[in-house]
Amino acid sequence: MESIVGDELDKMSEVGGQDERILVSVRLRPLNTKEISKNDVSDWECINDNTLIYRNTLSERSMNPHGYTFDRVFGSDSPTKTVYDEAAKEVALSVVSGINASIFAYGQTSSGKTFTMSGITEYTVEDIYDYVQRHVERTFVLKFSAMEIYNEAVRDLLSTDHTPLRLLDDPERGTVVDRLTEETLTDLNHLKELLSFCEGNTIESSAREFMGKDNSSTLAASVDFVDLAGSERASQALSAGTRLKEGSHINRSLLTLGTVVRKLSKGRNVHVPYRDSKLTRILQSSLGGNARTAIICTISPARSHTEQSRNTLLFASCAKEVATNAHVNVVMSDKALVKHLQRELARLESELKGLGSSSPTGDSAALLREKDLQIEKVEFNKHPKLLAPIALAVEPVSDPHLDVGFESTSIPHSYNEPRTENPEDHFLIDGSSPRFSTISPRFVGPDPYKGWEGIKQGGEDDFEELCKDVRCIELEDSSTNSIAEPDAITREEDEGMFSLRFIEDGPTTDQTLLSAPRKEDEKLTKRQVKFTYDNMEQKFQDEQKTINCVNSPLPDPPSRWQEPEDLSMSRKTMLAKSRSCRASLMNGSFSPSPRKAEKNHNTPPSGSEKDFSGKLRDIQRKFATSNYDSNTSLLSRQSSRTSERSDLTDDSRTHPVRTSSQEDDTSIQSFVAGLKKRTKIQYENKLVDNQAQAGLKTDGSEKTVKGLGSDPVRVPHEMPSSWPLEFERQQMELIELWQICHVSLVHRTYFFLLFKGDPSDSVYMQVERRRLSFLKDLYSQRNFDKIAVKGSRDLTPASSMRALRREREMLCKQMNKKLSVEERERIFLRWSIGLKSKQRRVQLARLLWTDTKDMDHVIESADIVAKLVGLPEPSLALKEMFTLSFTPQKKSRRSYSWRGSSATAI
Ligand SMILES: Nc1ncnc2c1ncn2[C@@H]1O[C@H](COP(=O)(O)OP(=O)(O)OP(=O)(O)O)[C@@H](O)[C@H]1O
Repeated sequence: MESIVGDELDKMSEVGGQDERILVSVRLRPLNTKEISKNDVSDWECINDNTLIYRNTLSERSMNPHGYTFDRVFGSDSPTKTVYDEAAKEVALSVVSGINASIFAYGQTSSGKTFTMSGITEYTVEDIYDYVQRHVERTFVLKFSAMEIYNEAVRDLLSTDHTPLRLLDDPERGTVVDRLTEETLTDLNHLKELLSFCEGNTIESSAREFMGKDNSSTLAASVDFVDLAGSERASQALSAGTRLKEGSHINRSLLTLGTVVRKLSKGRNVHVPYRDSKLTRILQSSLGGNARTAIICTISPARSHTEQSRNTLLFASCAKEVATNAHVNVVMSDKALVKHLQRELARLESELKGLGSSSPTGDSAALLREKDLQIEKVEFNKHPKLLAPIALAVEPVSDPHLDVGFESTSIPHSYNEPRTENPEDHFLIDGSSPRFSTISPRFVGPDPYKGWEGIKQGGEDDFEELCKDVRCIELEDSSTNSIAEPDAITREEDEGMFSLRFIEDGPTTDQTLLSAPRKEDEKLTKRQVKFTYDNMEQKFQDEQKTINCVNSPLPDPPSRWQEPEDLSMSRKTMLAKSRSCRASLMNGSFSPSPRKAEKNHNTPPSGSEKDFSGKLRDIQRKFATSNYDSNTSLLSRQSSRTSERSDLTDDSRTHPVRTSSQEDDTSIQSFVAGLKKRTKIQYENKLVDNQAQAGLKTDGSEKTVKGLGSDPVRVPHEMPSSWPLEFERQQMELIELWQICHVSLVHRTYFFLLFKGDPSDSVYMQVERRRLSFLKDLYSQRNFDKIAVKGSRDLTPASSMRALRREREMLCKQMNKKLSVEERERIFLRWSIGLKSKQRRVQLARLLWTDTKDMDHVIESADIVAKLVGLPEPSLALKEMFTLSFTPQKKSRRSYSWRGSSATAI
């Protein structure tokens, strides 16, 4: 196969950061034997490279168009290579420059989607392979996956327990999905062969990432190949029972796909119901998000398929109008920062644990003093790692084309809105099915992330890794002056996005962090503890300052059609930071209208956050054994893009860089603030605990203390293979804990709406779970009130319940203000509150968030609470949500937020 030549790819890398349309092509296949045997005739003809006409106009009395123009049309004699070269290559290979790419085929059954996509996938990988070979100084690790969506369930086609679905028993062609699986496997095996240079390459389920690394920067992007399948056979075959259900799912997915494309084609200021089907959730980024997208619509030329073909062409016409906003993913160290903070939290908690398990005198004092010294030595504010984003934001890079990175993502919150029937929706009714497969290469590698406990237990290794990261940042920081030759590589996966990072080898310098505690026997005094805490606080403040620095020096966003020469600058400023669900929650896409929406288990699976570091040889050695959590990463980039997309629907689109950055920084700030708050409170609690309980330790209290340490935040590395399921489980656990701990409804609502299944959510969720578990244990202590009184803290089960009651009263009052009479009545009816019954609002307020087992109830509760309290301006909301900001808070400002919850929950 002919490979891409010379610097063609390099040229291609000079794209991105632009607003562009989906590249839409149409491919006509030849009449097949069946059609010929039935004397079917070909009615479609490509009259030039862009126009397809329907020749048999006489037979149609309708107003159907005679000709269709697309970016490219291919006649039945066009080989797949030509289709690839002219309709997919440029988009697909954007990935080498860190731009996400999606290629997907759309068309009726047997129109040639798989035929086309197989070839395109192969050509793409060959070209990438060629590129990799020409850049031997870089390291690439790729992975493949194949999946399908059927009946709104995402299935890993390659998992060992995969049982091929018997979907469409077709005597002529066999079972469609079986055939697909077989073909997909063949493709994957071939691709794997092509990529055998990559030691340890394994086929893993659900991986969709491709990434690479060059000397000066980190590249992270993915390319997706999506093979949708036609569904008209399904709709014919499925008529009753299970089959009918399958049919309705199919229709739902394809109808939603049609609706999404139609709405996107009409502009960005409309609600796009991505969440109405898994298919559209998964394709969300491909349809108008942070990806360059090419759609190849395949049609049969046969007269007997005219209607299907027209449906396909109508879809293609709409898709043509859809704009995407792919951009180079600039290296972001936010995730590293979060990771670091996470570790820091672990360390602090570990200290707390130490405090809790030791007597309040002697050892504790020594430990505290020792920790103080450690903190002083670490000088957090000068931690070079934390400066990384700044360096990347302001320093030119040696190779702008490869100055790319990953994004922090979240699945956006988006409410389903009742779909209004639109005739145009029906153009998809027989066009495609939700069956869906992807074949995507991505990078794999070992995951040395030690996990929460690992931080404590495997301190040396972990610390070495931290130091490597630090040196790595230093290297990046100094990249403009000299390009150090890396000899090791570290890798991070950010919610399914990966980055490779070269790091220097060498001795660590911050060994003081792990130096043995100095043993001193002093009495623990409040002053000492305060001193210790103040140090910690200072440390957090320093972190906050660093983050603020990241915020500040952003130049104006680049123009959409920036010249390649300017891209280095644009990339520097294109901080493709987290456009999380927070954004969509806080911006216009949030609509707290009641919904009986898809439950959260429909949240697409997302990648897990991983951290990879170590030398290349180590990585390679580990490949064979690395048990990578692939399911979790499948949709991560999709969710990433989902977030991107949601942002694009608001005004931020005109200033995407700045807004994105700000949002992410806000989230990081919030996270830092949250950590600070939690740490402080836990620290204080422990102090109180220690002082009040000296001599009162019971089994229960010991258990509480132990629980802190033995219930570690589960790092993504340890996430189960199916993150969506795990997310759902954790979510239910949190909901339960909220109820047990009498947590503020507003807090529950915010949390519930903000964290929708993105891999990065796991961090927050785990912290939340720990917090609540701690609280639950605390509450369950028999002598709790005594302790609380001694500690002068307004934190008892009773006080939490009181606060919750007050909050319900507040919500009750809000109902008249925030809900119209009609809305109220509608809600009352839905909540089985008689319209003639007394104290309807009180009844409703009392019911909110009470049924922790019923997700519909939870969703509606969240909707109602969100509507009742209104949503403050995003940054404020977030800061308040996590209570702390280092900037003074306006006392006068009324807030129904975390602050309320902190009074009740911690
Ligand atoms: N452009 C083409 N030239 C020659 N043969 C083709 C072409 N396109 C498709 N075919 C043949 O048509 C048949 C159906 O193609 P294919 O399986 O790719 O369709 P499909 O759209 O993927 O169908 P399904 O939706 O059922 O998966 C295959 O035998 C394939 O080899």
